[in-house]
Amino acid sequence: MKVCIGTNNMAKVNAVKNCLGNDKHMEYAMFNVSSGVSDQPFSDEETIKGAINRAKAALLEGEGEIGIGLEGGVHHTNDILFLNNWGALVLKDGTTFIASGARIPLPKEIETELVAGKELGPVMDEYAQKENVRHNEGAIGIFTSGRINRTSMFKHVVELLIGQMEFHQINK
Ligand SMILES: O=P(O)(O)OP(=O)(O)OP(=O)(O)OC[C@H]1O[C@@H](n2cnc3c(O)ncnc32)[C@H](O)[C@@H]1O
Ligand SMILES: [Mg+2]
Repeated sequence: MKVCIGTNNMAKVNAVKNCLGNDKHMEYAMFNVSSGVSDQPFSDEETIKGAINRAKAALLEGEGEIGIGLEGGVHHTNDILFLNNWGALVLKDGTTFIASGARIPLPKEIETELVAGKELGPVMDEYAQKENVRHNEGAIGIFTSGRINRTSMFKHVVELLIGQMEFHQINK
């Protein structure tokens, strides 16, 4: 089965591979496709759209059986800025599944930077005094002391996507 992934971000790619495994029937192809939304999505709606756009574009480019898009964003609820993450899985016939990841509040100092127009990736590097947080543990890893990292969080999202696809295939 050829799985087309709409990113080269290793935290995301590893999440897909950790979920689906590496046996000889699995083939992965990565495509640096556009999300079609802003670099820093600021709502669930925009983040979902980014995930779906990535999945569709990757499937189109890779001509596989499954397209997967994973997108990170933030949104305000109850005056708190939450980290949100969404995934989309698209089949060749256009059937689309979506699922979200765990969400946690971001500190006010991070919120201030994002509201001023900065992207979370560089803001997290500055905050943690590290390089490439977004390709590694992610903001969720930093703010949960490493208990959940960006890969394990997105792996859960991919499990939710694959599980919905399996349910659909069994019940259609
Ligand atoms: O190469 P792509 O797939 O685009 O990966 P990305 O790290 O840019 O991830 P997204 O576009 O999905 O995320 C949107 C923005 O939020 C940042 N971001 C999202 N989640 C993050 C996290 O857990 N840690 C650090 N930055 C994060 C990211 O760097 C972008 O600036
Ligand atoms: Mg990005």
